[in-house]
Amino acid sequence: MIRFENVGLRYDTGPEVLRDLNFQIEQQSFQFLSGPSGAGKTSLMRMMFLAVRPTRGVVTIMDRDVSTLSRTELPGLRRRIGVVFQDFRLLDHMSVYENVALPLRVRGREEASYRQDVVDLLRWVGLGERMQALPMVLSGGEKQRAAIARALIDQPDLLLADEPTGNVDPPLARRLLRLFLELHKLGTAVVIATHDLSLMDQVSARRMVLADGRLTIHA
Ligand SMILES: Nc1ncnc2c1ncn2[C@@H]1O[C@H](COP(=O)(O)OP(=O)(O)OP(=O)(O)O)[C@@H](O)[C@H]1O
Repeated sequence: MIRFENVGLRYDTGPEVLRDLNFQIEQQSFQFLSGPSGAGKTSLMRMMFLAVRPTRGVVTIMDRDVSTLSRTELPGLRRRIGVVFQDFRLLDHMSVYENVALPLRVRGREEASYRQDVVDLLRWVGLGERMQALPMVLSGGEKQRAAIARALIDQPDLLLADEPTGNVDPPLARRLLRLFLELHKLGTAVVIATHDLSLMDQVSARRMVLADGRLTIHA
């Protein structure tokens, strides 16, 4: 699904923030990505989402070498990837329901065919009462759950979640972890970047650990 070969990344003329990355993310796999603040987790997630390109090495995503992708091919590939960003990126002028339904609407689906799915997912993440709210009136944890629901609604082939439980209490974090595991069982490859050791301890999953720009993998 994803392959990194001798990948390095630097921003502008700065030092390499990621070095010599060699790993694969298999289809239908589940893994955590951890490491101290500033180690490069977000940068690595952004490379996997094709938001930044490597400055050296080869990144292959869904059998495509990203250096050969054209601008027109990018949206199609990205549509297969669900992303939860640290800053949520909800659209301010749309309700929670509309934000979550957006990936389906963009694909041209009729609302009648997905309305109940969106409502069910929002209830599952505890936003059943907040469906018509605009993002600006939501708490940080509510925004985070809305962003997670939006990333999950279209059952992506790959889910990339950056600190998805950073703004919620431990019981809700466990519930969200269960949701990621359910998605994984349905066939999605899941990568969760987190600092949260107690979250990682709940699942015996592969751990990718970044330190000083280098990656170590614990299977
Ligand atoms: N757009 C950018 N331009 C220049 N440097 C950047 C940029 N984004 C990140 N960096 C640098 O790259 C390094 C890794 O940052 P990154 O945000 O990937 O780390 P992180 O592990 O996700 O940190 P945190 O856990 O605090 O979110 C840091 O030294 C950071 O200053």
